Amino acid sequence: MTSEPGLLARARELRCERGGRAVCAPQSFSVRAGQALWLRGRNGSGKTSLLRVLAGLAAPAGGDLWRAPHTGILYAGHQNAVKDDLSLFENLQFLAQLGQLHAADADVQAALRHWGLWASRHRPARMLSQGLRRRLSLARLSLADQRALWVLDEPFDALDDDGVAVLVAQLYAHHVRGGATVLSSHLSWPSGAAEPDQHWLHPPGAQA
Ligand SMILES: Nc1ncnc2c1ncn2[C@@H]1O[C@H](COP(=O)(O)OP(=O)(O)OP(=O)(O)O)[C@@H](O)[C@H]1O
Repeated sequence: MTSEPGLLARARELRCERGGRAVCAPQSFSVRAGQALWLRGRNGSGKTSLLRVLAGLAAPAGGDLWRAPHTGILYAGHQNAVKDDLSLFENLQFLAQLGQLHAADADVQAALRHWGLWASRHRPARMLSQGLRRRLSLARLSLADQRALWVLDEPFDALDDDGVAVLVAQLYAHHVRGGATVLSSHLSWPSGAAEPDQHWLHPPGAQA
């Protein structure tokens, strides 16, 4: 237990396994209000596994993970979770329900506008490009002000420059109001955006 002001999560020697096998060395890091933490590492180094544990979607294999009581978490995985047969509007409603984000129709409309998807709102999602699918999946961030901790797996994937700018602005606003983000990305950090703290994942047995 800890009562350090602004601390949202702390991992100590946290261990992640897939298929009964350790995916990375034990991890220790903290997440504070206003912070962005960028998980870095090679393909297969365990970023997705660690993000899922941090979000509470998988159990740690050992070590200690503390989260501040009542910290709301929003997890957006690498897969977009977009349903081809639903319209964009219906998809975002669905994603909001899935994440228990309690969004009114007006909020969903505003989110679609914010992410440049309004003109296509009645179209089935099957007609979307990869980048537009990514935007639709990320539009739920606009509905998640109340979730203090955002856990995002490769959120920049497939976004164009305009989409990257929308996401960077969304992250900035989240951090200014006291939220925090833990994310993975294989891409260079967008130029002009404040670079986040970095945490590198190393193979099991390696020196951190
Ligand atoms: N369902 C699974 N069962 C067993 N092993 C898995 C499973 N999913 C992933 N793994 C393995 O766990 C390790 C970590 O995978 P993970 O997806 O967490 O890495 P990552 O750093 O996110 O990779 P990438 O950069 O390629 O997205 C890899 O060796 C991967 O092959």
